Amino acid sequence: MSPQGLQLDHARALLRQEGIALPAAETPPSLQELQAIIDGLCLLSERDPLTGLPNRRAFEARAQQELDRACRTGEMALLLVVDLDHFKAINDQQGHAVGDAVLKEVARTLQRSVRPMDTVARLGGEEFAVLLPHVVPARAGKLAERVRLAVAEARVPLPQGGQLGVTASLGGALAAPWVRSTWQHWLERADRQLYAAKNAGRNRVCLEPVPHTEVSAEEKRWLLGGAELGVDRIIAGTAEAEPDLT
Ligand SMILES: Nc1nc2c(ncn2[C@@H]2O[C@H](COP(=O)(O)OP(=O)(O)OP(=O)(O)O)[C@@H](O)[C@H]2O)c(=O)[nH]1
Repeated sequence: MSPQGLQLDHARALLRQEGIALPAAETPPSLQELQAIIDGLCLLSERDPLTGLPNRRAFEARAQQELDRACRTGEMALLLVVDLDHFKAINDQQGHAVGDAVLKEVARTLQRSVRPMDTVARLGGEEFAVLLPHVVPARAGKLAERVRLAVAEARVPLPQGGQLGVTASLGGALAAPWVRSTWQHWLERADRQLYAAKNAGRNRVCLEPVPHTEVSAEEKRWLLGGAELGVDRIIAGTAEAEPDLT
């Protein structure tokens, strides 16, 4: 069999193992099957294998989208970085399998504690990110606190009986409206708050103060790329009270 044929078999086996359905294999492969294999591999490249959450690569793309939206629409978005406390001790005392079970339970808990429109991702190790679009700044603290509490209340059954709990420290930063920025900078800002939360004793939330942005109507038009249809409506809309989606 050619090297390409071997690669194809490898891809088929990998996707089946991950529960991704494929059309029947044919020789040579049909276009439909090749498309399904490409789609499946793209999906896997953005997924964390342990928790099933979007991985860091997927997070980076989502975070940049949210930043661009905040810049274009003036709508704020919140980024929370969630890092488990003393996770090494769980691995050391309970074993790696229990550590993995904790990571899976935290992933489920984070997803349950936010809205369906929000994105929960695993950045790596025991660090997660939560991206919350359309957040009213006054509510950011309450939202982050809800996430922290949900993690602190989660329990993982132990093989020898009993249950294990875990806490997390959270750092957060809002995407400033009408400001062009990068996901790297946003993550750095949230990370700085995470370190502050760790240094302050863990199991707590630290949020960056709300960015204050003065942008003239002319600058907003420029950011929106000129006199687009509906620009005045969008700008006028931001002056009104935002709906409570939390
Ligand atoms: N079980 C398991 N452990 C992991 C995984 N990825 C990373 N780890 C472990 O996570 C631990 C992280 O340890 P540290 O970076 O010292 O962080 P910590 O113990 O949580 O300490 P603080 O963050 O300072 O509270 C290390 O022991 C890693 O081996 C994983 O996928 N599964």
